[in-house]
Amino acid sequence: MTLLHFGWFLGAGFGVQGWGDPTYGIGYDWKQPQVYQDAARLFEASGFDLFIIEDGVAVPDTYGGTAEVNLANARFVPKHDPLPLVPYLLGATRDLGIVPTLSASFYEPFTAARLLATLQHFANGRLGFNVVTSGSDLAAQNYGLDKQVEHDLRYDRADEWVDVVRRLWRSWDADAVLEDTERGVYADFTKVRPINHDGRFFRVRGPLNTVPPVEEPVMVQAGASGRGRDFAGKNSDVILALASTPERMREYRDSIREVAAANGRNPDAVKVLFVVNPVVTANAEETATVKAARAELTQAAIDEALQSISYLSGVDFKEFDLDAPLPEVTTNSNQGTLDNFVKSAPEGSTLREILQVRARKDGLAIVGTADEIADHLGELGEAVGGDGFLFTGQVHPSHVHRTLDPLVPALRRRGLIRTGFGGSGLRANLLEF
Ligand SMILES: Cc1cc2nc3c(=O)[nH]c(=O)nc-3n(C[C@H](O)[C@H](O)[C@H](O)COP(=O)(O)O)c2cc1C
Repeated sequence: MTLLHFGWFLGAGFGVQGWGDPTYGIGYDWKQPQVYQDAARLFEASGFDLFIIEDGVAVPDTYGGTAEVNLANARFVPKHDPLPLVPYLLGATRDLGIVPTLSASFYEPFTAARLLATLQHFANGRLGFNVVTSGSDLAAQNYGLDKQVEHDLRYDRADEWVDVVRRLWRSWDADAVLEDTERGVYADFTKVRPINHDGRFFRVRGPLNTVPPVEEPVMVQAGASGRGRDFAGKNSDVILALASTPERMREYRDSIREVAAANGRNPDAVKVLFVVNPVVTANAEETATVKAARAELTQAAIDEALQSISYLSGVDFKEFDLDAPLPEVTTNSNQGTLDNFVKSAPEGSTLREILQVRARKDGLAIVGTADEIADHLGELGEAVGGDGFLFTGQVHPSHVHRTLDPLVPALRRRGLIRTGFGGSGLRANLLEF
């Protein structure tokens, strides 16, 4: 079997870890860096390439017009800012790529370029950044807008944002810093130039007021709509992808590679990593029990699923009759995510049927023994022509150990996961195979 890239996508962000698990809060405090540092060490020892930390900037109250379900269950809220966590994670590891999420809609490109440049110096080439456009109106209302900018226009703006950030990183020539103590010249002023950007969305004079890192941070993105795929394939080094069947995975990956090639990029330099949730069991009997429990559509399970899709799509799913065919829904927010949800069941299905199918299939979950899951990932990798996978889930200690302690040895036995790092940073690790 061929090597795949693995990573962890912390979908809960720098937020509550393990709420609802019997081990919640035992030996850790989610508000402190240590639990994430412990997880990062385990990821690195496991042979993971990267650790991506989600972020969002609103208290969701879309579902039923109230934040009750979200606050009672600690879903999407509370959440610390992931950027200050980065140095702690870097300090705890040597090779793992660290990837915080950053909003192109709410960070000025100059602020982002400077922050990421600074962090990349600390990271010695191990930094990535997950660029999001923050589709939620609730987020926009925290930044002076009534509602979020129109979907495709958001991506047009993000395109320009990425261009400006990268041009700022290139506003110092590689040999601009002389540190010539004999002549008393720190930097050659002829090699540090303004970018004088005057675009449709941004005006930025530049140059960057710090030394750019030699290696630009790795860009990660998750666009899934047509416009989102264009943006991701054009700009991104890693794509965070959601797809529930091998056919949809292949179609998605092929389309990203096409966009990359159309933009003069080497498609092999773009790694499409699919998000999966491995649920490791001890044997077939436990697999059956876990699957049955997860397939049960309790009110709590309905609320859990609907609060999530309501927040991510900005559409209040509490307004729909569970037992009537779901009407057509559109969004200005995360179109790919909404599309994935609606298409889980055949057209004309009721909302309850959609939820039932998703509960049975359990979206991203792969339930089985470590050997079964490792076999499945290997086969999926081959079928999709895949680059690798991102495990998702919270990082409270019992969950990460319960998952990785049995699964990583099984992946190793099959030669699917790396057993060491070249030491040249995240981009080099991603390009190694
Ligand atoms: C796996 C995955 C992770 C994402 N992580 C974040 C995130 O951390 N913060 C955020 O605001 N949006 C996040 N998004 C939303 C995407 O960045 C993107 O805006 C969204 O998928 C909408 O794109 P589309 O309309 O092109 O599908 C994520 C999406 C996916 C599929």
